[in-house]
Amino acid sequence: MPLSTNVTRPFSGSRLLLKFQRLHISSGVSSFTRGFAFHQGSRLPPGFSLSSRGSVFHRGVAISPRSFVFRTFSSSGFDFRSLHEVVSPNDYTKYYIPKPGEVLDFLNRHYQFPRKTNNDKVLKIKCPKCRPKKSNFFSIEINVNDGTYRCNECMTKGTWKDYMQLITKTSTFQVINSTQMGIGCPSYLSSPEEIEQYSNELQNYPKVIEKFENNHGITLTTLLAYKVGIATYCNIKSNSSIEISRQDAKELCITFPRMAPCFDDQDQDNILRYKVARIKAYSVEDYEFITFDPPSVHSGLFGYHLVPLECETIILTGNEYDAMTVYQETQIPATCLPNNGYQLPIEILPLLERFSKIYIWLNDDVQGQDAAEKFAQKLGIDRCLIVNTRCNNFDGPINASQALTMGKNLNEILSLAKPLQHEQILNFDNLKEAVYREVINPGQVRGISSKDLPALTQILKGHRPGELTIFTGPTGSGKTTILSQLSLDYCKSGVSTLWGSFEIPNIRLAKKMLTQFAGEDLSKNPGEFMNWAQKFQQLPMYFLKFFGSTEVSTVIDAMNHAIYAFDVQHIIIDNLQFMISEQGKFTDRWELQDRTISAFRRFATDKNVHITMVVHPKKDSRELLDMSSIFGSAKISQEADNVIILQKIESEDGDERYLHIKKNRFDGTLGAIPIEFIPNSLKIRHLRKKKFQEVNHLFADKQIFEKYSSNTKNWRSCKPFTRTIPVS
Ligand SMILES: Nc1ncnc2c1ncn2[C@@H]1O[C@H](COP(=O)(O)OP(=O)(O)OP(=O)(O)O)[C@@H](O)[C@H]1O
Repeated sequence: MPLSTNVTRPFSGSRLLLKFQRLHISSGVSSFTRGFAFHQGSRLPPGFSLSSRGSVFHRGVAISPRSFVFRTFSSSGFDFRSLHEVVSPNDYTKYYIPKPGEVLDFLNRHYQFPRKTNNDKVLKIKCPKCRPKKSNFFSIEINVNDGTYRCNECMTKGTWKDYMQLITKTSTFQVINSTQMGIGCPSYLSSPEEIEQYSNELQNYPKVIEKFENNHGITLTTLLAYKVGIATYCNIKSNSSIEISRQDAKELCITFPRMAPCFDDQDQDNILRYKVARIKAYSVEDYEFITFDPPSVHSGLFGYHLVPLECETIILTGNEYDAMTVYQETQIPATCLPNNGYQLPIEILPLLERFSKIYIWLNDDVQGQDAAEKFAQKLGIDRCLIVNTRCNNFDGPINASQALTMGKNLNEILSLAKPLQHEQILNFDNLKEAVYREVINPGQVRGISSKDLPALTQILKGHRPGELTIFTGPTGSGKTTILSQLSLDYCKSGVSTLWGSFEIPNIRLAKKMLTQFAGEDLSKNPGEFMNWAQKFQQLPMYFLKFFGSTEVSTVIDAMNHAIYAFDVQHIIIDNLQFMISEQGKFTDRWELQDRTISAFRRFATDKNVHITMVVHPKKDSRELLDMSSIFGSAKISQEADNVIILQKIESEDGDERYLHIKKNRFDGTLGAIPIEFIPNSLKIRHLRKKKFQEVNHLFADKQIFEKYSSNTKNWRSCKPFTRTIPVS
């Protein structure tokens, strides 16, 4: 059958001639062997779908029923991405349903003020395509619940994500990671041939196999099915001694391959095969030490090769151990999150598109269940079921691995999985489990601790989602430096972070962060650069491409996208004044600032992310800053959950700085932390005892650290001066 057509790229507005060709892979070089031409007007073959960027999928996998792998090319040339990259990062799952209120909020923010219709669920809006011709014509009907739309004039129609992209033109390209900035290594650390051999090595390490059996109940058969292997990786410990040559700091690792579908043209049977797309390696000695190969490409899923093509159900667990346990016990294909931590990158979503039922089986604690709800939203709540391992038995197992070692029946636990509630109104019965989880996990409710500045955790009790922190201080006092360090600190604990640096270019910020990450000035030791860059690029750290004055709505769209695409939990805006400069010429500057703060405040609450916003003080003076020095009206201090001021005390012998926590809505504890700067690593730390004694008179004059100074015997265990005020 001649297959040739002129296929319209959905909603791009341009027509793209696509020719689907069979991919030929020989000696690592792609070439096309046989071509099909599609004639205008004909359709894609049954079962095929076309992604918004032109990739062809069959039931979510880039194949045809005859196991052909297709590629697209346009007049701009061939697209020779390797198979696992065929997945477009712009692809949203077709199952996605917006959250209640999301549609209306978006329309208002983009000045698409809708008109009511007789049907409560349907609103009328202007069509962006027809509008230039008929300026007042409300020709689009949009469903406020699921966001699907249709224009009665130009017949454009699509999903909610299509409409959003039509209006904002927001894309992944506004958010980049360190690899896209040229930091680190974009390709494999080991050769693909070496990687394929890792699984054969496992049987030479009976002690490792024994540990899996004895500690986790995972059998050799399961390990072999998942192609778990053994390999040596260099320098995966973050504290590997710098004196040892990097090549010598080898670590024996257990490898967990992420598999992606592929087609080998040499193979006459035309059978779909799977290849290792990425390796996750844990040190045999210490599971805390982990590396990925390649470091930053997110592709493939653990155990994906075990899913039969016709299978419509999959279990998504938090880690490899849980996935293997669940598969072993239930015989249902099980995979795990691709990264280290609660992230489900959009590159992975198309691999999950073919499933009509997805069990999400993460840890049954506050963070795990929050993540499960977030992923269900991302994957489409109608096809997801969330597993609660404890099954209301509150001293029950927290995850699948523990359930097996406690002798529980995993099939039974799975059968009690529940869908996520659609409704906004919940009764106490719905909330009971969540409340109990919070009661028995107080540490997780408090938030993530700072490892670099424990005193900050002592006062603020941790870094929590849903809060707005205002950070201020005199010009050039080190605000960006501290936030870079703190964000890195939380990011290392798995907090996916988005930086909006409107004042300094991303590359300079990333350089500062890399120096802090390495803990040394890499320009004095350039040989170390690549090692640190490779580790750095494995962190979930993203950057907004915007610089200087940027419309708040555009920033919010990009933040929304980053939350969907990269599961961002912490957003840093540096700084408010630069972001809104040159805007609102005819409106009051303070009013614009207030409106912006309100928008970010609402965003933090709605999306359950922590936003840290740098705000310049009203004027630079040598006096210590206070809440009233921040700027504008009292709005900012009302809206913020935390206010931190970087204070600078100038003296003839130099200056001293301390972090002043002026507001803490969580439990009201306020306090001050004297800090010192280490120029070599560009990091700050608590002021050391000896130094504190030397400069104590400066603080004593200001009556900041009375309690602190009276107890300097044992500096490390000494508490910073804090006081608690009642929370309003
Ligand atoms: N605590 C500190 N002591 C001395 N120097 C510091 C300290 N913190 C940062 N620096 C240095 O001061 C310079 C300015 O730092 P940074 O850009 O972080 O300040 P900032 O407050 O964000 O500046 P701006 O007000 O322009 O936004 C940098 O060169 C940095 O290395």
